[in-house]
Amino acid sequence: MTRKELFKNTLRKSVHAWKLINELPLSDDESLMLRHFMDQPGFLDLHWRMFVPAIKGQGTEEQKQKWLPLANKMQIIGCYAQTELGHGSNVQGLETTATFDPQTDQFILHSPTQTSSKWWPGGLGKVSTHAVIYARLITDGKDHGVHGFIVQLRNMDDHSPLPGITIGDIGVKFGNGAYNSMDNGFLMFDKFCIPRDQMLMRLSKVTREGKYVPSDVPRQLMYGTMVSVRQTIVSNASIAMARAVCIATRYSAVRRQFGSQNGGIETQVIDYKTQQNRLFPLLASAYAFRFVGEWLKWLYTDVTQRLEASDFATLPEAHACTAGLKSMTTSATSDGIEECRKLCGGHGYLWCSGLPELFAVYVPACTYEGDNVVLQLQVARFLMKTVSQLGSGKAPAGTTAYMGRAKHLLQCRSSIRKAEDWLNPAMVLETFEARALRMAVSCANNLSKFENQEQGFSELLADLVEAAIAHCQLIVVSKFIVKLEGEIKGKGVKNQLKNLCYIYALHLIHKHLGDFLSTNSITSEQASLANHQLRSLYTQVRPNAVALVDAFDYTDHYLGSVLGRYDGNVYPKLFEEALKDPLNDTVVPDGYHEYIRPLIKQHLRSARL
Ligand SMILES: CCCCC/C=C\C/C=C\C/C=C\C/C=C\C/C=C\C=C\C(=O)SCCNC(=O)CCNC(=O)[C@H](O)C(C)(C)COP(=O)(O)OP(=O)(O)OC[C@H]1O[C@@H](n2cnc3c(N)ncnc32)[C@H](O)[C@@H]1OP(=O)(O)O
Ligand SMILES: Cc1cc2nc3c(=O)[nH]c(=O)nc-3n(C[C@H](O)[C@H](O)[C@H](O)COP(=O)(O)OP(=O)(O)OC[C@H]3O[C@@H](n4cnc5c(N)ncnc54)[C@H](O)[C@@H]3O)c2cc1C
Repeated sequence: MTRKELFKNTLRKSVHAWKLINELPLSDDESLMLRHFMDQPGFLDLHWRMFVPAIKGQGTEEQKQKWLPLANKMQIIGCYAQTELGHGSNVQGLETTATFDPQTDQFILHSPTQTSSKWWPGGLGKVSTHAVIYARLITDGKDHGVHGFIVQLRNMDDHSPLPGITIGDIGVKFGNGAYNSMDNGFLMFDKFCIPRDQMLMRLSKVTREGKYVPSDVPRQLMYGTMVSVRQTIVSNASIAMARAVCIATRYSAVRRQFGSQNGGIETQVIDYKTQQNRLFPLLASAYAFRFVGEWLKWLYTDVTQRLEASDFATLPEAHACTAGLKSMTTSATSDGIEECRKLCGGHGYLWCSGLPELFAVYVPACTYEGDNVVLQLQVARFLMKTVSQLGSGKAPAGTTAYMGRAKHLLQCRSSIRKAEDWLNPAMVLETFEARALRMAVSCANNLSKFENQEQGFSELLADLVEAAIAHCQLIVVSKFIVKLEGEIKGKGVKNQLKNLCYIYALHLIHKHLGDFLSTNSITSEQASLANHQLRSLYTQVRPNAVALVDAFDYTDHYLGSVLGRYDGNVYPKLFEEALKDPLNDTVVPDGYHEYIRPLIKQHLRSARL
């Protein structure tokens, strides 16, 4: 499809999905499932996942009563317009202004520079009638920082932009189809006025007289919508990883190369240890991200209930967990999808493998809802704060509770003696805890050598990100272990999940061996025992690998991959797909008479001469 066709087709699908949701009707969970099967980014994502939650989270009761019924019935369509051409990560650096005019009781929205243009918001370019806009609030010449506003963008009769608004699509993005179904947009305000009651005022307010009343709750609640979406992105990472792994695993069982003597049957590539060493940790990651996603959903629900009761104590941890896990899982999944493409050899590069499209649509997850490095630095700040408070009497809680055992974890030596010890949950956990704590403490010690803490932080950014990743990996490993300790129906299933859990943990040890050795969390002998155990786990997973991806229950239609077909009938179907290509509509290609024939004839003539 051309971009225009793709966009229009996505509108058609989205509206059909909305009709089904209402007619059947579907619950929230079922609607989310429908979104997965629709399998295309579109304006509904931003309306439901960001616009509506922003009003719910930051609007007053009156604002919710006014706007939510309209949004819930989709009589208005909204998006989330925060990022600007010049600033995305640095939210406090946004330039759009919202100046209160006491004469008219309105805010005047203005884009003072080109870099202040809103740039990227999904659904903004062509669809949305409304947006939650983030802009600097100015009253009586004073800048109060960034706040949210509900703004109508387009005329409800003919969809034309309202006077004072310049709006459009930012252009083609990475890949052929992929994220191009979405109208990511730009927007400029030219002294555009909105009534005062369209500032989202649950947190802070501007009175009729133009007095700014600051929030009596943490102002970071303004970032709540991002926290909510980051949480869902972790579960989505599992879905995308599982999809790629399903394709690569099934195909690896079908594909044969080498290994035959005297023309006998060749080896299935899945039997090569190198293939297993690349594939099975990704299979394990798909399961691991699912379990940590479930836990994160619980954490998010818990913090939301606490916030409603004005208990803000766990907000920093919820922010650190959602930011860090969003970052870690999306980076691993993007890399994992690309690895799956390579695991499928040349055929993985074909569009009909399903992997190029999956990669193209998935990879911006490393950037949207917060650049992955910027988010890990938030985790690092949280860790540095936690380390600095050790010994102050305030015991670390939640995912940093292990830091409360700093004295032990800083000096303990791993008691792994034989390969099987690496299947001991307590020993594995302690190894990850020691590594994470030692990396965090080492950063804190290095930071303390700087007179200026911010300068020190800047200098140590790369180390801090590594410490943050170590902490996040510990969370994923620990939640996998907790899952195993819970009720799992069927001993066989439990055994398989156990194998995957230890593959996940041991492959991380192998991958980040430098961290584990340099922090003395393990010795090189223990590292080689871990490798030995890993190889043995691969052997145990091998007979069940295809069943473990079948368990994701993806239909062939959803997978959209010739290589990942359930029936394994890959080669005839590759031919079928090839023959569908428009280039194969004619035997002699268009352009033959114009370019190829004259070229060949010229050679023939010169040959005769
Ligand atoms: C193939 C399969 C796919 C299947 C898909 C199927 C279904 C999908 C279904 C639905 C899809 C759902 C949604 C669509 C998903 C995504 C794509 C679409 C949209 C994308 C949207 C966006 O990208 S919106 C824009 C996002 N922007 C960002 O994330 C900006 C990143 N920057 C920031 O968040 C912050 O500015 C910061 C974190 C970098 C902070 O910077 P800093 O200057 O330090 O902060 P402040 O001075 O502002 O604050 C400092 C203190 O505040 C703490 N803090 C920061 N953030 C938070 C927070 N969120 N909550 C709580 N606390 C926070 C910070 O820690 C500091 O605390 P201390 O003072 O104590 O240190
Ligand atoms: C597909 C897609 C959809 C999007 N949808 C929306 C949307 O609906 N609404 C919306 O408002 N926005 C949206 N965005 C914008 C997105 O949220 C931002 O692009 C994202 O937050 C990153 O910000 P940035 O582009 O400013 O990156 P930058 O911050 O400019 O990052 C560039 C580089 O600088 C590095 N960097 C930046 N700051 C630091 C630092 N402090 N320390 C170390 N390194 C740093 C980063 O790691 C990165 O390598 C979308 C983006 C994409 C790609």
